[in-house]
Amino acid sequence: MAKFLVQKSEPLNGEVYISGAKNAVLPLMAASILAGDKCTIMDVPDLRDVEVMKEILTSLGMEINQTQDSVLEFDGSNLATNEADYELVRKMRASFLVMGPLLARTGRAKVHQPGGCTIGARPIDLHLKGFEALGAEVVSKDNYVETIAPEGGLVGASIYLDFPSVGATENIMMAAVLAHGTTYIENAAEEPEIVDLANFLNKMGARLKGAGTDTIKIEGVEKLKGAEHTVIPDRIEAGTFMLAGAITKGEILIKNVVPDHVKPITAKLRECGVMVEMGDEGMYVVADRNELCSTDIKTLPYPGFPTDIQSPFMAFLTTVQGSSTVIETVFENRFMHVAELNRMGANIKTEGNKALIQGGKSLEGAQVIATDLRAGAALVLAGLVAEGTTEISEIYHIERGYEKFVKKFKNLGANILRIDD
Ligand SMILES: CC(=O)N[C@H]1[C@@H](OP(=O)(O)OP(=O)(O)OC[C@H]2O[C@@H](n3ccc(=O)[nH]c3=O)[C@H](O)[C@@H]2O)O[C@H](CO)[C@@H](O)[C@@H]1O
Ligand SMILES: C=C(OP(=O)(O)O)C(=O)O
Repeated sequence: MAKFLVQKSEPLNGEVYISGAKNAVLPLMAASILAGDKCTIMDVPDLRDVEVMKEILTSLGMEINQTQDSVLEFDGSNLATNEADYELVRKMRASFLVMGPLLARTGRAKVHQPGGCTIGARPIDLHLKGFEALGAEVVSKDNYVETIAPEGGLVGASIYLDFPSVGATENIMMAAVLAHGTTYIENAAEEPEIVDLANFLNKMGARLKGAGTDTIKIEGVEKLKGAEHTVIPDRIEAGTFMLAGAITKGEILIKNVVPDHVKPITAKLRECGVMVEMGDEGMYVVADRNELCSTDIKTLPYPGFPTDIQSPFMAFLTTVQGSSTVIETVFENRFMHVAELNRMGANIKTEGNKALIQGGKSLEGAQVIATDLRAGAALVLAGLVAEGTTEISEIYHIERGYEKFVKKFKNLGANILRIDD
C-alpha cells in the first residue's frame, strides 16, 4: 500500500493552479447520459473518482475519448443498458448520480445502493422521494434500487427537500429535465456545483432557473443535445492550499479560484490573522506577518462553511494560539481525523458533534491513517509543521479527490514523498 512521508517544511512559497472540481465533474459526467449525441467536458481533473465514473459510463455503453489533456468527449448515442454494475457502484458514492439521467432517458434504471462511508450513513431517501414525486415507481431490494417511470414518462412536481442535499438536488434536476411539465425543487442545495450542473444542462437544451438559490424551477423538454462545458475550479482544493499557506506561515498565489466560492474559508482565515487578497493573477494567501489566533467554525450547507474543509481547518487551528470550537452539522461522523491529530500531539476533545481545540501545540510526526479524503489532507497539512516525519497510510482516499497532489505541494517547497510499500 502506498504511503506519504511528510517532513517539517519551510513556509510554503510559490503558486499553485487549481484543477477542475471533483464534485462538479462527477455530476456533469453523469449528465452526459442525457444527450443523444456528443458532449465535451474541459478541465476534467485526473482523479480516481473520475476514472470510476468513466468505467461506469463505459459499462452503460457510452463511448469516452480523451481528445486533449483534461478534455473528455462523451458519446451516449449507443447507450446499451440502464443497469449500473455493482462492483463499480460500490467503489464510489457519487456513482448513484447516474440514476436520475438513466431514468429520464430510458424510463427505467437499476443501480446498486451506494452504501455509507466513514463520514456517515449517507442515506439516499431524499433522492428516492424526488423520483417518486416525479411519478416513478421505486423498488429497493437486495441492495439495489430500481426506478421505473410511468407509461407516459415522468411528470413535473413540487418537491421539498427535508435537507438541502447536494446529491439529491443533482439527481432530481437530471431526472426532471425530460419530465412532462414543470418541477420545483424547494430547499434545494445552493452549492456552486449545482449551478455548474444547471449551466451544463441548459447548454444541452434544458430549461432550469434558480440554481444557486433555494428554489430551482425546471421546465421539462422533449430531448437534450450535446454541449461543451468547462468544469468550475475546485473550491475545496483551493481551500486546502489556502490552509497550506496559513499553517506553514507561507506566501502562496492561488490561480484559477473563484473568490465567492471560497468566501467562508477566506472570512475565517482573516479572522485568524491570515492575509487573503485577490490580485490580477489570482488569490494571495500570506501568513508570515501576524501572530495567528483561534476562531470558531460551524459547518453548514453552502454558502455556509464547507464540511469538506472542516478537517484541514482543524489541523490549522491546532497550531494557532488560543482555543477554538468546531461544530460539524452536515455529517454525523466526520471527526475521524481527531484521533490521528491527537497522536501527533494536538489537544482536541470531542463531545458529540463539537470539537474543542486547545491551540498552540507543537506537533510531532507519527504514523497516522487517512481515514477519508479530507482527513488525509488534514494530516498532510499537520505533517508540514510537525517535528520529524509523518507517515500517512491509506492515501488512496486522498488520491480520489486531489489531482497531482504531491507535485503541487512539492512545487511550493513542501517536503512530501509518495512511497510504495
Ligand atoms: C460528490 C459530491 O458532490 N460530494 C459532496 C456532496 O456529497 P453528498 O451529495 O453525498 O452530500 P449531501 O448534501 O447529499 O449530504 C448531506 C447530508 O444529507 C444527508 N442525506 C443526503 C441525501 C439523502 O437522501 N438523505 C440524507 O439524509 C447525508 O447523510 C448528509 O448527512 O455534498 C457534501 C456536502 O456538502 C460534500 O461533503 C461532498 O463532498
Ligand atoms: C465527502 C467527499 O466526497 P464524496 O461525497 O465523494 O465522498 C469529499 O469530497 O470530501
